[in-house]
Amino acid sequence: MNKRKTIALVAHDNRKVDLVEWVQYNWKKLKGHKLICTGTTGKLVSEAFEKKVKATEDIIPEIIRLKSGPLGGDQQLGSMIATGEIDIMIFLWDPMEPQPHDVDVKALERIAVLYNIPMASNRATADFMISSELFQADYTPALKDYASYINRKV
Ligand SMILES: O=C(CO)COP(=O)(O)O
Repeated sequence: MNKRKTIALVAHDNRKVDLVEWVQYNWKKLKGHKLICTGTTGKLVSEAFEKKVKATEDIIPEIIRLKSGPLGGDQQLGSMIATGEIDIMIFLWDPMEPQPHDVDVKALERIAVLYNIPMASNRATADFMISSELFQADYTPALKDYASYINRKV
């Protein structure tokens, strides 16, 4: 992944305030990257940037909004991870409430682990991640070799 990263930002409803606060706090570090969000999260992230940018006349970063999570947005993100289009994911999921699309949430987390995508599930990890020198550097995550699986006898 390059210095300019493609960063997925996603939050469940009970974690959206946390994510918006985090974006507002870190907007200067985020503004040079490309942001991909699930639908409702993306709306809030865009609004958070608009507020910050209005005060400084800075430019809003590229923010792409996918479908809302329960309507397929998590699956869209998982597909983008599988095709190498996402570098980092901040996914503040809710540990206290079951989601109608729990299977999609699990699938998204699984695919992020499979492709060795740096993934923060809570705000403290997101803080550590954005403070890492790797956040602004070129970095190639090591991928496991699945050749023996792909070429297995079936
Ligand atoms: O449900 C989500 C992640 O699983 C997030 O979706 P929204 O950003 O559309 O609320």
